[in-house]
Amino acid sequence: MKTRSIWRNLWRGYGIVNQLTPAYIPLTVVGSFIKAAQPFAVLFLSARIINELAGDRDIGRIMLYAALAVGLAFVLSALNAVVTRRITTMNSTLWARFYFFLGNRYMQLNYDQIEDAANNENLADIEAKANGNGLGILRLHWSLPELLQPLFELAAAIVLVFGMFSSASNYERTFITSPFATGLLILLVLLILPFTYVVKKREQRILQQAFEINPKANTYIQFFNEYMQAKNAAKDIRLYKQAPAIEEHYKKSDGLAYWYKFFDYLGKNNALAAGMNALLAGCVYLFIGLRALYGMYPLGSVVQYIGAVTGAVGALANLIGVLGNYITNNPYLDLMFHYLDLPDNIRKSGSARPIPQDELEFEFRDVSFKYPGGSDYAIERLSMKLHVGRRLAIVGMNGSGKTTMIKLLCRLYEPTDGVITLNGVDIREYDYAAYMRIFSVVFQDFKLYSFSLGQNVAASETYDAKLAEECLQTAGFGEKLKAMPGGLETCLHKDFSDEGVEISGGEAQKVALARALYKNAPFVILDEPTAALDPIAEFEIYARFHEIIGDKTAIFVSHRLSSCRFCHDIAVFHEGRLIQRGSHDELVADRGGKYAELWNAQAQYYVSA
Ligand SMILES: Nc1ncnc2c1ncn2[C@@H]1O[C@H](COP(=O)(O)OP(=O)(O)OP(=O)(O)O)[C@@H](O)[C@H]1O
Repeated sequence: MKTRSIWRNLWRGYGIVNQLTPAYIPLTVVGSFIKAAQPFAVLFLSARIINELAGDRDIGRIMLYAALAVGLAFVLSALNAVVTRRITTMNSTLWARFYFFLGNRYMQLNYDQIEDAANNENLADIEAKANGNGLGILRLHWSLPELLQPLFELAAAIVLVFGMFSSASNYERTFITSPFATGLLILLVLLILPFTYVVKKREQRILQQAFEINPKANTYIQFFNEYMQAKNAAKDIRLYKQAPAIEEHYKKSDGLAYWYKFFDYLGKNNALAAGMNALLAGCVYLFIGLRALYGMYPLGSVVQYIGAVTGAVGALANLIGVLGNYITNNPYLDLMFHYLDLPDNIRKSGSARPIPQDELEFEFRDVSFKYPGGSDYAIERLSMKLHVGRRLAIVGMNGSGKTTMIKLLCRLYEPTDGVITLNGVDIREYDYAAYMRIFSVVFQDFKLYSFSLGQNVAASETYDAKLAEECLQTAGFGEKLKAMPGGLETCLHKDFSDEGVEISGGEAQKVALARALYKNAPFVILDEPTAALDPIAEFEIYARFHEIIGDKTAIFVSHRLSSCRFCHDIAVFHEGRLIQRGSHDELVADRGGKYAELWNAQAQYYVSA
């Protein structure tokens, strides 16, 4: 995977943060400034009050400083509360926005990229690392105040500490009040800060190691959660008693041992860093205290300098920590940008030629296709024409390439070799969205959503109720529709509505068929459209097939050869090749052919003994 520069990643990453939570960045700048300024402002005014108490004791000035301290604290706290409330509200929907952002991108990917296991693994990794470790874009989000607040604190501390080096009062000249002592203190700070950096670096190495030794730990946890909770796995888990086996796999893959090691180290690290900071703070106290003793600083300034120097050291340590976090996080930004940048290879390849308005004729010309990463051809040297207005049945054994041929026709994949044409022009030349409108397809593994029945049929939020009803009627769902409490408004499943209804596999297939009819595309493709239907429903669909399809062109994939008899044309696939084509009668007559073999194998179950 491409490694990108950290600066470019940060720039792009914060662009996404801004897109996910607009106004978060400016509000965080304001919030961090307030949080940083508040203690330093109070520190400054407290120092003034102490100086007054130890010096002129001017009651007017003391009152003014006290009023300023209280007023500022009040105003800044109020502002901080307003900003924090807005940020907290925004953050409460961050997860939802983040997941929608990832999912939305997934819906835009080319189909070949969806079926590519590597891309799915990457996405699972992005989600797992975000979920388990807060890495990636979310880390940028949460790190912003961690970066900005110490930056502002450092700036404020530098302003407050300024007088420490330019004191003009009368004081005793000793080593401790000399510039050498100041130099020594600065040296000490500079020595301890890299130590913080080294400790942070080591922490990252251990984290990196945990990921390298078991890179998929979090991803596996995510997968297992899905397996354990998948509704369609629940029956098998119970009947095959799979729970202990899943638990065993889970324990082997969760990588918990590495996380124990990491957090153990993190605890020790933090203790060490806190110890070093305490040591440094002690040295600062001693240094400023001794200087005050020799008369170099007034009492109030002692408070101010000690507060400012310790604040600056703390801010620097935090800054180093957060910069370290940005470095650790960079590979996870790479992972995210790799996913976001997956090329739009199919859609951009065409020259956006409009779809012909006259009759459509498709042709496969010597087409071969291998799935990405696969070694065998799923389709091999396929040449065939699809005639307008005809019904073509495609039959063949499992894995013979029937569904793959349809995916190629629908431009879900591009051929490895050869070309598919529409009216003599390579289909890749046509506008992709317009091309997709040519087909109404019911795939074997269609999906209905927990939206209303009408929305499912129309595949849209709004729909033409009359048309939706007609299509459901034609697809054989009429009786069930009448029994539904809210008619077309009834939700499928109960995910979004307690009144939602569960429908059977066969009923779902009818709704999917109605969806294909509602689209009213000129080319209808039905991949095993009646596999889940009862014999009567199946008979009805076939008896009215011509009425259902009308003057459209239809491709019909089925294992039930008896149901192919009404098609004008039958294509027999075997091991990715088209091996026979003709009418039912012609193919049955070819006794040594594959079709006759399949026909006879099926027919014997229907012949009474
Ligand atoms: N996403 C995929 N990645 C890799 N190989 C695949 C993929 N989908 C299908 N194949 C392989 O391609 C070959 C053809 O599969 P295809 O789904 O086209 O067969 P089919 O004739 O529709 O089978 P069935 O009758 O079982 O539905 C099979 O050997 C299958 O293993």
